[in-house]
Amino acid sequence: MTRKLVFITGNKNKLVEVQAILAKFDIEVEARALDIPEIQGTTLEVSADKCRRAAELVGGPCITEDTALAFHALGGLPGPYIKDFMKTIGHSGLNAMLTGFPTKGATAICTFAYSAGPGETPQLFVGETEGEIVPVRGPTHFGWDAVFQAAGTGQTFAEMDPVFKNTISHRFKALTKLVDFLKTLPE
Ligand SMILES: O=P(O)(O)OP(=O)(O)OP(=O)(O)OC[C@H]1O[C@@H](n2cnc3c(O)ncnc32)[C@H](O)[C@@H]1O
Ligand SMILES: [Mg+2]
Repeated sequence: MTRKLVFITGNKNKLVEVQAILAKFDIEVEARALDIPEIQGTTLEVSADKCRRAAELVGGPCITEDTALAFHALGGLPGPYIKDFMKTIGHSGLNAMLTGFPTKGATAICTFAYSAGPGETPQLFVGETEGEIVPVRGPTHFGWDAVFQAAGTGQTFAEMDPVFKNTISHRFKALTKLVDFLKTLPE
């Protein structure tokens, strides 16, 4: 039987990837485009709080997702604050931040959160993909895709066939864990 999930996100590019990945697992995604306020804290704290607020707003079960980009040379920053960094300094600024540092290594981290409803503690599912920050290559419509070269591929996420990105991405790895968890719930 097809399972339905309500996904709260303000990001259309995320939604496209999540729908494509979950279709393979026979899960239909119903999107609500709400931009939930995000607290400061670790990626896990930000993710859990976002899902708690989303469940209150929709009044039922839902998933949310938070994406972080952790620069190894900077102890994991910008991490969950990558959206603000993208907005203020952009692709070239992300490269400039690492000037003079011996490593350009970065980890893309995706954290899905599932809440069974208002007041229910969110369950978290984390996926990570290693890579490095490089000068822009490829289309620039999705966040930092064009400056993140995934390890062992020689390509930025933006240069890749989207179907291939969805087999190696931080998002795919986190969703695989979420799907395993959903299988343990009653339909
Ligand atoms: O409503 P939500 O789901 O929170 O959507 P958002 O766009 O606010 O997303 P985040 O708070 O998770 O911030 C993550 C930032 O990283 C970007 N991003 C997320 N996933 C990405 C990916 O796979 N490739 C490139 N950029 C990505 C995204 O555009 C944001 O600028
Ligand atoms: Mg957000």
